[in-house]
Amino acid sequence: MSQHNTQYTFNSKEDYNTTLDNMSHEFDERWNHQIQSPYTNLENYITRAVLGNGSFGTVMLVKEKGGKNYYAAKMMSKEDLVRLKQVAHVHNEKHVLHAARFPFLIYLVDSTKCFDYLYLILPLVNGGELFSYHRRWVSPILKGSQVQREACPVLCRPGGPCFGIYAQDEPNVPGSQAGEHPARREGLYKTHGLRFHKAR
Ligand SMILES: Nc1ncnc2c1ncn2[C@@H]1O[C@H](COP(=O)(O)OP(=O)(O)OP(=O)(O)O)[C@@H](O)[C@H]1O
Repeated sequence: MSQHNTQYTFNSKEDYNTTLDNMSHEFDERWNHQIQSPYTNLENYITRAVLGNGSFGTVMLVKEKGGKNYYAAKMMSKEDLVRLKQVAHVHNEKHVLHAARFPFLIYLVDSTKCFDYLYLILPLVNGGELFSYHRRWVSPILKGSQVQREACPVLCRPGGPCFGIYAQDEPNVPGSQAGEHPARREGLYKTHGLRFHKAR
């Protein structure tokens, strides 16, 4: 199991730059010391339920055998990854998750494999999906609101910061006649009914 008990906290008595420098240094160390996943399958865990399905496999709720902790085990079929040419993509995913440690960011707790599957063991996030939350609660509230009317032109201005800020739907974006709105000129993605400002 990888080292996963490092918990970072920001406290007002410490200089943030020092904290960030330490985090960056430790990130680099982990990045340069990748660990090969052992062929232990999920033998150290008890599978309890299915949490969801991703593009390459199932994510399961697992409990560690030697303790009381629950995790999400992302199981990916090696055959599918090769067939869909996603080997490098998953390698990068594992690489980044292994190196990352930051409040609110998930990281790699452990990784294992068997003949057919790769398993990434991740912290369990049981608050639901951000996308569903956004669609159900945030979008209807912001639709046509003052926040949207005023924030969109500012944040989506040409050459302005690209925060991946979304605009609800084009007719509700102020000044959105064809070709007029800066957000439109910079390119909007339509994803699942939402439009995302295209990051550059
Ligand atoms: N750490 C987690 N804690 C709780 N549930 C999770 C966790 N990770 C994934 N899930 C659940 O499993 C589902 C599939 O996740 P997964 O990351 O495989 O999907 P994905 O976004 O399609 O990614 P990929 O394209 O890499 O397969 C998610 O939609 C979510 O419901």
